[in-house]
Amino acid sequence: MPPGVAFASGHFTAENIITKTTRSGDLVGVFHDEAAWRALPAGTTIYQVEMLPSPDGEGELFVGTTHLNPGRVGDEFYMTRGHFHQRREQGEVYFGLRGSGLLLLQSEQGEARFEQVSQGSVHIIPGNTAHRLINTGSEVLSALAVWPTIAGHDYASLAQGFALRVFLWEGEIQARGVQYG
Ligand SMILES: O=P(O)(O)OC[C@H]1O[C@](O)(CO)[C@@H](O)[C@@H]1O
Ligand SMILES: [Fe+2]
Repeated sequence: MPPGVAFASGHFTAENIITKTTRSGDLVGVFHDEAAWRALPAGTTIYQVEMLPSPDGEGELFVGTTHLNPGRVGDEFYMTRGHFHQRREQGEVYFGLRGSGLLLLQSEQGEARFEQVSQGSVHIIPGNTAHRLINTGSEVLSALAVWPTIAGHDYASLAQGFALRVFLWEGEIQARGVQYG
């Protein structure tokens, strides 16, 4: 039986799934409101990534699902750390499984834009583009991704953060540009 995905839960129906949990304490310097981040127990699960086992090497693909919990740090919605690929030219495809949120995309020149993620949405992340998921809904946001095993992750290039952040302000979802430096 090939692996499957249960649409209701977004979980793989397969054995040998590899799961990586990212907790609040792992996300140092990621959220805007440092005091609110410190107030959150460090063991709070922000997201989990489930991956199918994949062979390594040129031409191979990873398949993984990110399950991003609903919630906020201060006024800012829970989000993944986000990254460029180490191999900058390598792209990725996202597919929305459940919940609702935003995929934040940013070029190397710092131009940022959003795509709405919902059940069934398809997102083509071009090469040279940083990406981060943001859960703006009240349920778990799950999105399946496919990316080359050679892509790797570069987090350091985004140490200053993305150019846009998303907050709940006065009951509305608002994206704000962020001044760095
Ligand atoms: O690596 P981040 O930024 O925590 O994002 C979560 C996951 O998203 C992916 O890009 C898959 O979409 C994985 O490479 C990564 O583990
Ligand atoms: Fe990626």
